[in-house]
Amino acid sequence: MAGKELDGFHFEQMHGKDRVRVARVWRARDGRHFMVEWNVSISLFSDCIAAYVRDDNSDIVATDTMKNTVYAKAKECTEQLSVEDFAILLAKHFTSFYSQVSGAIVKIVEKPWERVYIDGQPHEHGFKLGSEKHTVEVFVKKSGAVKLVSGIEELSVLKTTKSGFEGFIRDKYTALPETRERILATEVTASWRYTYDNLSRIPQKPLYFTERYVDVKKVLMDTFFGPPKEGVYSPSVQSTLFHMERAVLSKFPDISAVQLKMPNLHFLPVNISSKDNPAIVKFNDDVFLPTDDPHGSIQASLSHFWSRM
Ligand SMILES: O=c1[nH]c(=O)c2[nH]c(=O)[nH]c2[nH]1
Repeated sequence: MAGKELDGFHFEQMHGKDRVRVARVWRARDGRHFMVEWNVSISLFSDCIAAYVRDDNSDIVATDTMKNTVYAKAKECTEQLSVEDFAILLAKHFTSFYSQVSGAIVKIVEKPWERVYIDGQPHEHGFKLGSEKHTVEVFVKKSGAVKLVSGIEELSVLKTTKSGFEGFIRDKYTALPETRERILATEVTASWRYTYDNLSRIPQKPLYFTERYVDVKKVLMDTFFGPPKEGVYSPSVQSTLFHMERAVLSKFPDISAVQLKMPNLHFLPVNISSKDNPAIVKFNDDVFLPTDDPHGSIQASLSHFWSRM
């Protein structure tokens, strides 16, 4: 946030528009349609202290104008582009168009519309909603300095075996048995920072970041699940999370930091007994009670020494 000394106080401020929803359709010559739906949030850094303290709005970009700009820029994008490129384009616009604006943060969440297949054929203009969401947060300064972070939200994954948890601290409050056989389920929130630190270094290849998103998601999933037949044993959520982060950093030289949040969504063994019947239901790795309240909350970030999230 932009900070300033004011009457002996420290004052920080920023303003923007949150949750501007826009959808863009592109019609290819061969009849196929492409579409995206984006939820855009904008924050501008500008010296508009006068508006706060002197009732002078002359340095304010109206948040309504920011909203209109989203639609105007979407209209101008005549070729399909990645959510990252749209966020960068918007942030670049605000910092270059207005002398008053020194920096802009643009965050976008893309709704996971996917082309439908009917009788095995891709539909020309039919889409259905998928599950996980592609996110981006970009910070652009007037100088051209950039911080670009992409991510995934709500990637729900589960495996029914090859997971355990042993060797943890045992004390008078510990009831959890050690196990080498349990369900591992989580909803992954991932974010990763790209190395590109200036607008001039952003790759110009169309849909570069869309491809990267697909590739990062694949590496995360491949590491979580292991090979299709044998899988891979997970000694803890912590270990699996770390291996996922390591895999992303090793595979992609243009990613300098990665953060993962992986709640441990418990599937509790079901054992039901009564005085007369000690085994109404006896657990044999088959019947579970799924619950997300409460859940374990596990998160970590991994970065090269020269970078931070
Ligand atoms: O993978 C796990 N990590 C934990 O920290 C933890 N704590 C717990 O009760 N179960 C688990 N499982």
